[in-house]
Amino acid sequence: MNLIEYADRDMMAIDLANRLAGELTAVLQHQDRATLVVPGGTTPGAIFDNLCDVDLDWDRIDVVLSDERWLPQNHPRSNTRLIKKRLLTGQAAAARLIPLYAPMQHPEDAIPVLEAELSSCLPISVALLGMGGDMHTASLFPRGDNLRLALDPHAPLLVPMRAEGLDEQRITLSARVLRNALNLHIVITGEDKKEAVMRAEHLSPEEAPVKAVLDTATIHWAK
Ligand SMILES: O=C1O[C@H](COP(=O)(O)O)[C@@H](O)[C@H](O)[C@H]1O
Repeated sequence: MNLIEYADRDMMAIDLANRLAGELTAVLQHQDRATLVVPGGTTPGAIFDNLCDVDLDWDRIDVVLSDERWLPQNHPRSNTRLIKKRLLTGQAAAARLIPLYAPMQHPEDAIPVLEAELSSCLPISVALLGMGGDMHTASLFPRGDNLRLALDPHAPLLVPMRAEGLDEQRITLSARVLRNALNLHIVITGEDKKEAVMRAEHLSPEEAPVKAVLDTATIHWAK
């Protein structure tokens, strides 16, 4: 496993933001546009705070969430709300947000429209993912109702997901789309998540969905 350990969370946020920016710059040297995938949740905020002020051609960058909670974009648990507040600000306000949410009752209702926009942004240039203590990444949850479809090598781009214990319906990029990223990173913090990612190496993607991307990803960890 390609695991990088940092002295502390602040150092990780600075180094990782610089690394993502460097990879985006390299892609923009030979492509008109680049696609940056980012996670929601509680871990990436400090990385976004550093990345949003990096000098980049942000107007040539499309930003996509790895997954979304099916909630209005101003809801406190919305991942879109998080990235609007912490990433798409400062210099990065010039980036284009590719939505993973539409105000419809179920993700299934919106998938054709959302996929139409997303498809023009693939393959992903740079993906940053998070991971939960249960070894989910994006919204690929163990025992998720559509996990098998989301892990399929011929999966659609987007998959709706529900799982016991989740507060809301989800939508997620499929493992196929994530695995095809030109640069793939996972950011985790705390001893429990380090143990979890080590455990995932010896489990199947059905048991530990993060396993579906572990062999192609660089893992970034700080206590
Ligand atoms: O629900 C989610 O969880 C994961 C991990 O979040 P964290 O709060 O443990 O950092 C996140 O990567 C994903 O995007 C989010 O929707």
